[in-house]
Amino acid sequence: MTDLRIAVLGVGMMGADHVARITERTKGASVTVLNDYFPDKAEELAATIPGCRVINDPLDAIADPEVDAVILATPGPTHEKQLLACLEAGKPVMCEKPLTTDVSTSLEVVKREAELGRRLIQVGFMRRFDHEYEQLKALIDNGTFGQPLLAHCVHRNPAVPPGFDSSMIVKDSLVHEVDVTRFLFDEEITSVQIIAPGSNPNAPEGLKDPQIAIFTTESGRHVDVECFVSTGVAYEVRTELVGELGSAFIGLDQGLVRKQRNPVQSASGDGRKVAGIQSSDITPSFVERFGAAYDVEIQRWVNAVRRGDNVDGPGAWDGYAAAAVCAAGVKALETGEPQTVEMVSRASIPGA
Ligand SMILES: NC(=O)C1=CN([C@@H]2O[C@H](COP(=O)(O)OP(=O)(O)OC[C@H]3O[C@@H](n4cnc5c(N)ncnc54)[C@H](O)[C@@H]3O)[C@@H](O)[C@H]2O)C=CC1
Ligand SMILES: O=C1[C@@H](O)[C@H](O)[C@@H](O)[C@H](O)[C@H]1O
Repeated sequence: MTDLRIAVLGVGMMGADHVARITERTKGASVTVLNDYFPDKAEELAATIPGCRVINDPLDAIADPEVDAVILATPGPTHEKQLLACLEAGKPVMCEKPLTTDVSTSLEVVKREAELGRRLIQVGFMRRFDHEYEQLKALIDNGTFGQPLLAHCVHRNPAVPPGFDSSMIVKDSLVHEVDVTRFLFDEEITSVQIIAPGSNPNAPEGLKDPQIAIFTTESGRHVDVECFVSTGVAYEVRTELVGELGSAFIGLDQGLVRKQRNPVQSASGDGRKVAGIQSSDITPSFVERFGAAYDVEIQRWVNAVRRGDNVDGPGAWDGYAAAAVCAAGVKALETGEPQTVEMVSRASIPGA
């Protein structure tokens, strides 16, 4: 069987990472077309990949007859138009989160896919492919903890790009815990509250950071998340699940691990670490922390497309549900009050 011919749109941080993954590690797929808003960027990368060419218009890249499937690693606001073009062309697409940046356009995408009667859209919620999250999910599903009751999450970034505003903490970062909650508990989130304590003095001007989010699910489960994106320290993602029969923690190696710029020195200054505290290496970003998860995500997506299933993971509905929770989250951030998540029922869209 010949390789799946993939067009990657957007060759910034995530796009370039996916291109490297496909060319170096993914079986059964090749990157044959690149596109970026800055054509020189795409040309430079394409020159390093045998058989790869650049198409300057993203919609032409999607429609190209020699492209079998598409990866969207463009900024969120461009996703709607590019996703609709993929549906129009009947091309499977792996869309980096978010599906789109607002609820109405996400719903429109869900409806258009449902009308086609074929699932073509997968959304890049990569934590579902992370080994530790998979283990946590298995512990819930096999009843190890009895009833899962609640989860505590931490999501810290050392820094964010310029222009990252307070609502993006919700829509770009917290959105992963929204998906993790839906994935682990297998139910929708019905209300969101966000508290913004005093901001980090080192946060970019005007950024409400950190934020504490509280989700309530359909069955009344509770999830809280500390989302803090200007720590200056490390990329840290942790989840503790508490059930009626016990609890489990992921995202730490073992024991008490303190993340900081330099190892803690002993009082004697002899370079030994303080007893009881391990200093771990800084994980600079999601690329290192979730590298293996992205590999699994893309390989399974490629396999699914080659089999004709097109999707093996979160789909358009999951993207829409996340957008609905994030919209309530942004409102909650503005008002300080809990907000009900407004969503249509899945059953109201046959095929969704
Ligand atoms: N799953 C995950 O953990 C992560 C997902 N993301 C998502 O990946 C997407 C890309 O994010 P980054 O790579 O961090 O951004 P980036 O800014 O590094 O790269 C985006 C690229 O898209 C190009 N671009 C902009 N508009 C375009 C258009 N209309 N058509 C084609 N190319 C266009 C830009 O020139 C740039 O090269 C976003 O949706 C983001 O939310 C980002 C980081 C991690
Ligand atoms: O998706 C991602 C980024 O866009 C976002 O800015 C980070 O906070 C997340 O951890 C990362 O996974």
